[in-house]
Amino acid sequence: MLTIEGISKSFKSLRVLRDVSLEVQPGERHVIIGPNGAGKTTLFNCITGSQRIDAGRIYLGGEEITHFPSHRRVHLGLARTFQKNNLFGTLTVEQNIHLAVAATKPYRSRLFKPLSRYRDLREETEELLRRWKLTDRRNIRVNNLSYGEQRLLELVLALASRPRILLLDEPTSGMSPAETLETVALIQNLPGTMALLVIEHDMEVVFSIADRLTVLHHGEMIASGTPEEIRSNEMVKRIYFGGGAKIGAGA
Ligand SMILES: Nc1ncnc2c1ncn2[C@@H]1O[C@H](COP(=O)(O)OP(=O)(O)OP(=O)(O)O)[C@@H](O)[C@H]1O
Repeated sequence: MLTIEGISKSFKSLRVLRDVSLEVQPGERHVIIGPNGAGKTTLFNCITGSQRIDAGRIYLGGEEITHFPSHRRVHLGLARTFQKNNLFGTLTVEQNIHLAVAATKPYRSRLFKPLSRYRDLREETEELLRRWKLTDRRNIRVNNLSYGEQRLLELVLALASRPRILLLDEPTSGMSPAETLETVALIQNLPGTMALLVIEHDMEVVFSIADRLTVLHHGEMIASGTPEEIRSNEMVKRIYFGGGAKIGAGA
């Protein structure tokens, strides 16, 4: 679904990514872990096209997208969420979803016709509201939602484009334990055909969702494998978890 071959990225003299390669299979749940500043968000920015890479190649579903602008990558099935919310706070839940659905349609630029007049937009908005149990929250202004609800809504908006691969940047950061559980359940309930690439710090969450893990350290990929392989990887334990640390729930 996604192949990254030897990508590097620097900000002036600061080398943030060095020769990073990874593959995400269709439907795979792939989690990236690594200390603060390891380059995880920069890697996401390079994959989505919001930052240019200095070297390497990126393929989406077998097609090379290295130099594609972000919107072309979205149309090929790539979607993402951010560490910080990207919502319209003064609009309602329903209006935010409506706009996200409209953004995926070719007729979105015909501004003289109200969006509410497009039946397919209304139906897809209803489906998302129903599917993600937001029907009774539809008329609430986003600014009045709790932080956790806002983050969940952002995840729902990312689903509006029906992505084949979804990138989630720290989906549970700042959430209460209950909101974290809800988010993990939502992630686990995403369609099995949708691949996920997730940046996450909470090890309970990591090991609840990951089929595969990649560890970044100072911009380099130091390990990639199944959760079991990463748990028992001596270099990961030494570099990332500080020696004899146990990795993840039940390790
Ligand atoms: N636009 C930028 N200009 C200059 N330096 C940047 C820029 N974006 C990121 N960096 C630097 O690149 C390094 C990696 O940052 P990045 O946000 O990718 O790390 P991260 O692994 O996502 O960290 P965290 O877990 O704290 O979110 C950091 O040293 C950061 O300060």
